[in-house]
Amino acid sequence: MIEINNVSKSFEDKPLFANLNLKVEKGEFVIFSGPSGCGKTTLLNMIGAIEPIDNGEILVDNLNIQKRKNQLHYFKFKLGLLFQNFALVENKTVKENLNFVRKECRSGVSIEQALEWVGLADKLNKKIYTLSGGEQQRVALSRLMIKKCDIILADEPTGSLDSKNAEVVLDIIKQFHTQGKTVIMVTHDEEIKMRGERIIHL
Ligand SMILES: Nc1ncnc2c1ncn2[C@@H]1O[C@H](COP(=O)(O)OP(=O)(O)OP(=O)(O)O)[C@@H](O)[C@H]1O
Repeated sequence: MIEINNVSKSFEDKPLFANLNLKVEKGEFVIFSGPSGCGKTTLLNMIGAIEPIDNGEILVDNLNIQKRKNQLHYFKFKLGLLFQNFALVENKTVKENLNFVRKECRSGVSIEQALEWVGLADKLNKKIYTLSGGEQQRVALSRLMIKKCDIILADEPTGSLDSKNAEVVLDIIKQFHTQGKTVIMVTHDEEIKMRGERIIHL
């Protein structure tokens, strides 16, 4: 379970969140929604321990993830991140990108199995820049199959994709949820919002 307890956050003295309280149960599929600038990405990044908080605490399975001593375990074994820009190394191959997942962080799913699952088995030795946007996001998803993680934080993962590719990506995210992973997704898209189990308006 993810618990956000009395969290406050400001940028340059401008308050963004004041005493925010929120719970996300294990295995939930939650959407963060709200107008541009309301703090969706910031909140996602605070849950990902990428963005520091000013006050309060964020607990994941009762561990305070703002504490440095808890972060290594969190990053290695619990957290999976998915971004709009895919976060892959463009001039490396698919295989090389997936090999970056460190041995001790691996779930037991092989690179080949993960690529098969996202329908990209034939792209193993292709450089990332030769793939379409939809294919690149599927590589990023296959990386989350290979890496141990039970929480997926996805920031506009279909934001740069056409509707056909977006559909394929959303279907894979849905499968992660079906497998029991907790998914939190930021989206502006009214139709995509309905894919989640719960919409949290910020
Ligand atoms: N590193 C930063 N330094 C200063 N201000 C920041 C920083 N990061 C975010 N902000 C500000 O915090 C506010 C919330 O930003 P955030 O990106 O979280 O919003 P958002 O709801 O995800 O927006 P969008 O829907 O447009 O992506 C914005 O006003 C933004 O300018």
